[in-house]
Amino acid sequence: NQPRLPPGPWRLPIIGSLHHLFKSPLIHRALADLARGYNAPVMYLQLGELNAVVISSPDAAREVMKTHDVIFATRPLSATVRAGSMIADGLGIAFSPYGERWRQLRKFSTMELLSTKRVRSFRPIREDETARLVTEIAACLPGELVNVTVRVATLVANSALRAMMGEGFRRREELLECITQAIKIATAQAVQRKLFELVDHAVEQHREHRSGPSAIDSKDEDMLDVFLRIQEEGDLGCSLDVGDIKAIIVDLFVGGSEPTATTIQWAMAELMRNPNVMQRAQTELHCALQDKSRVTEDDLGTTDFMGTDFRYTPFGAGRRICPGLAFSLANVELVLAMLLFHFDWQLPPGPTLRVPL
Ligand code: HEM
Repeated sequence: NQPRLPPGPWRLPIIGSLHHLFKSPLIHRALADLARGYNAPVMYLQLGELNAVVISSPDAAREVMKTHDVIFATRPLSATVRAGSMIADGLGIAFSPYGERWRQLRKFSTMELLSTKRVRSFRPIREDETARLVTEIAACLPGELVNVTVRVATLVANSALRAMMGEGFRRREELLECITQAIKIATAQAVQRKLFELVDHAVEQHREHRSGPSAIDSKDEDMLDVFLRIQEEGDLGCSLDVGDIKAIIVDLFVGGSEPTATTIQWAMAELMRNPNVMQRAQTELHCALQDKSRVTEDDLGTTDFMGTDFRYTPFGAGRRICPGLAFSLANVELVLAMLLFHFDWQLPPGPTLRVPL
């Protein structure tokens, strides 16, 4: 009565296929090599006590993310996520099981927090943060080493923090440090507890501000303001307590900042490794901008990553497709365009490519 499993690499007792994943320092490359080697667009891996199936062809991806989307629409809950959700009293969006509650939270996030209109309202924040980055790099001496990884991660975290909590959050530095830790060591309960305590503090600070004399114009609202307004108005059609708010904010912060920063860092690393491609991109930018001295969002042409072309699904596809697509693209495109428009980049001499991206 053994289940018929898809093909996959040979397995050792207890660890199963885990040892195959260490053949490349980059896990996605190890997975791609294995799938190619076993000619397995649907491949079975045993990761310790977990069973995993890896999908590596556009047709198989369509089966999973479109045809049988509902079956795969609930993410498994690891012990780490379960521990975190106890601290937040809620599962947020990414880990809510597929069902009515997830649908409500998802609708709220796409219509209120991450809608095109809201993303547009954060434009001054993006342009301000990117201009600051350019000024800082311009102040470096010619030929001085610039740590793109760190600078980009800082810019993305600052932009996200300003969009979510506005300008006046008093424990800003503490929160940024805590998010960095949470991304690196998501398993540490103490870090998670601290993160949720800081978000709690931000909620309280926003509540105080909202009960003050000066009304907040809806176009100046940050995401926490939106949460609190909707909670007060009771318009969502479902309950939204502080636990939910904390879980969703942490979801958006931790789940949103890291992939956005990583995308920019990878793009810059690949461009520096391929100077001809970088030069072509720069020429395109200079032609498009001609007499302008700086890039604004109006100057960027858009690409559709909406999850309909299964050869390329950076944001996933189907019901669980990334709701932060517009929010992150706005950052990725502007930062890349500014970095390429204003500066020429090259890798420092010597072995450099083991950068912890
Ligand atoms: C370049 C940056 C980003 C990339 C590449 C990315 C990629 C993804 C992917 C692949 C998924 C899973 C989709 C699926 O299961 O089909 C996802 C889900 C998610 N992303 Fe993103 N993301 C990015 C930025 C963001 C940002 C900025 C936010 C929020 C501000 C965000 C919020 C979320 C959330 C909440 C989910 C879970 C959605 C659900 O389960 O319903 N992401 N993202």
